[in-house]
Formats: sequence, C-alpha cells, structure tokens
Amino acid sequence: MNWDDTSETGTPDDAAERLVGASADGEDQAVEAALRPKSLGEFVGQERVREQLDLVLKAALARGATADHVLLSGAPGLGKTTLSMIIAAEMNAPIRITSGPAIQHAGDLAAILSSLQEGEVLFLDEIHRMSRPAEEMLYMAMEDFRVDVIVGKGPGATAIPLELPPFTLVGATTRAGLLPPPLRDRFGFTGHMEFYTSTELERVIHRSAQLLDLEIDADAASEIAGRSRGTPRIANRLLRRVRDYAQVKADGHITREVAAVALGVYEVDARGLDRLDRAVLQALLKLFGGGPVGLSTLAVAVGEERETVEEVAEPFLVREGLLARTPRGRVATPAAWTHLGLVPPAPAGGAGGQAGLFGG
Ligand SMILES: Nc1ncnc2c1ncn2[C@@H]1O[C@H](COP(=O)(O)OP(=O)(O)OP(=O)(O)O)[C@@H](O)[C@H]1O
Repeated sequence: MNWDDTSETGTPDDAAERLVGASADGEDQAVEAALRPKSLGEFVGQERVREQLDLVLKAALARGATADHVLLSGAPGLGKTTLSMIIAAEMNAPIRITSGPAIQHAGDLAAILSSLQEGEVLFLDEIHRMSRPAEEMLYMAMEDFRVDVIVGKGPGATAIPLELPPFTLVGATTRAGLLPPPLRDRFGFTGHMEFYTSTELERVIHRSAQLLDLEIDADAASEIAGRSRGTPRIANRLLRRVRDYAQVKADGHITREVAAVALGVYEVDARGLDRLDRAVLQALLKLFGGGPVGLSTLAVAVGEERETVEEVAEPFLVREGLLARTPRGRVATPAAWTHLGLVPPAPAGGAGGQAGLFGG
C-alpha cells in the first residue's frame, strides 16, 4: 500500500478536535488501521452498498477484469476508506491512496496514474476538492485508460498521449452533489453510505473491544453506541476513552455505569451532544425562548464564531431534530426542551403566538 496523502479534510470539525468530531485526528489514524474490517463479510452495516458491491466485485473477478470505478459518498467516518481497502483486498489488488486536495496540478495526477499497476485500486478521497485541470484529465483516464500529458506552454505546447493500465478508481466524497455530472457519470457504481443504527454501532464496538482485548458488557456497548452520532469512527474513539477511564478508575471491565460516567467526564451526553452542542441549545432555549433567533446573535451568545456554530454544532442538532433552520432564524424543537430537561413556554394566544421569555 502506498500513502500519498492522508491528511486534510478541511472541516471545522478537524480544527476543533472534538471527541465527537467525525474527522480523524492523529490518534485515530494510528489506531484505525488495527480496527479496520478487512473483508466485506466483516464490514458492519451498509447492507445495500455491501450487497451491490459484492456483486460488482464478484462479477469482475469472474470475468477476470478490473472492477468498474466506484464512487462512495457519505459523511466523514462512515467507512469510505475502509471500504476502498476492502475493494482492493477482495480483488487481490494493491491500493494507492491519495486525496483531491493533494492533487493541485494535472501533472500530479499524471504522475500517480502513470505509476499504477494493472488492476490497482486508486482511492481518491475528497474527490470534489480536486483542481479543474486534474479533474478533466481524470475523465479521459477513467474512460479510455489514457491521458494526454501536455509538454511545454503556449503555441509550442504538445500533447503526448500516454496509455495507462486498467485500474479501478474509488472516489470518496462527503458531497456527491458537488461533483460535476461528467465525473459522476463515469463511475460504474455509486454507493451512498448512511449513518449507522445503534445496533450496528454496538456490533462495531464489540468487534473493536475484542481486537483491543477489552471486556465490555452488552449494555455498556449500547450506552456508547447511543452517544456515537451514527458514526463508527466516533464509536471507536469513545470506546478508547471509556477504556482509559475503566483502567484508571475501575478494574478495567467496562460496565454500563462505567461507560456512562466516563462519557459524562468527557462531556458527551446520552444523545451524543458535547459541550458546544449543548451551549448552543441552552442559549437558544434560555436566552431566546427557543427562537427564532439569527445565527450571528446565537454565535455571540455562546462566544463562538458564526461558522463554528453553523458548521460544527448545527448539522448534528438539525439531524437529531433538536434545532430547525428557518427563514426567520434558528428555532428549537420540542425535543430540544425535553433533552435539556426544560419546559417549553406556553404559546401566548394560540398557534403562531409570541414565545414566552422564560423556558423553565
Ligand atoms: N462498517 C464498519 N464496520 C466496522 N468498523 C468500521 C466500519 N466503518 C468504519 N469503521 C471504522 O471507523 C473508522 C473510520 O473509518 P474510515 O476511515 O473508513 O471512514 P471514512 O468514511 O473514510 O472517513 P473520512 O471520510 O474521514 O476519511 C475506522 O477505524 C474503521 O475501522
């Protein structure tokens, strides 16, 4: 395996290095290699993608051909890199890993493509962040296994055609909608990765616990799963923090109570909200009666940048149905009041009435 670049995901999640951030930090990268499932059979969840991919790969193997190009879309930490490695393993092929931001010039891509072996899997993470000229070179490479390398500049520039061995491109993106249609259309198979259910995350946690040689009760795994925001990377990270607590404060055995207390220490609540998420909700409920309130005002109230509130805290709060973004501003849902143990103000004068000042 050859790692050209593994860094860079560029979301505010990374900057904040939160325990519940979905992007990989340094420690994650070190441990993840040991926890990654190695075959489709070991890969938990994502039934539909797994089943479809299984057919694509088996058919290619039976034909003795290179598998079609695969596009994987979905949020960070859901297993796109893992799946690309599995694709290579199932095809008995080597894998090369790089990312869109690492390919700024068409020449960077030409260098990678021209050094691929026949049948090799090229994993291109964050494919939507590749430069335009590189993207155009990729079109031809994907379709005809050929690139034109431009030598020289201006009127004297010449295109030297370069034949490539057949390869499988596995592109990953958090935003399939940002991909230009000509690029999207060149993938033979597109798999959309969903957030994991609690039951699936419990299986991920039990599997990781076994690999890390940890003793964990079933209800402890379910406690951690419930706080993992539908994301295996977060589940594995929370498991490691709970393990630390169990080693220092208990006898190493992870019970439900140990898990709950440990995650309380790290300020990850029963629903997976962290300190920032709760600060945003609390300000919305206690200072603004549940809204509507403008994003800038809300950000000032919690002492954070607008972007941090909008891109780090809000997506999960919206996904959880705790906060709604409306044209008039941010509004808390009844579930937000319940989650923070507060009582919503009685509507003054029926539906659409002014929200009360005090939320309980
Ligand atoms: N289906 C799964 N079953 C078991 N473990 C999983 C699964 N999916 C992901 N993981 C674990 O979660 C971690 C993160 O997975 P991975 O790096 O593949 O995510 P990703 O989608 O590529 O993230 P990013 O977009 O940030 O690169 C890995 O340690 C992997 O072991």
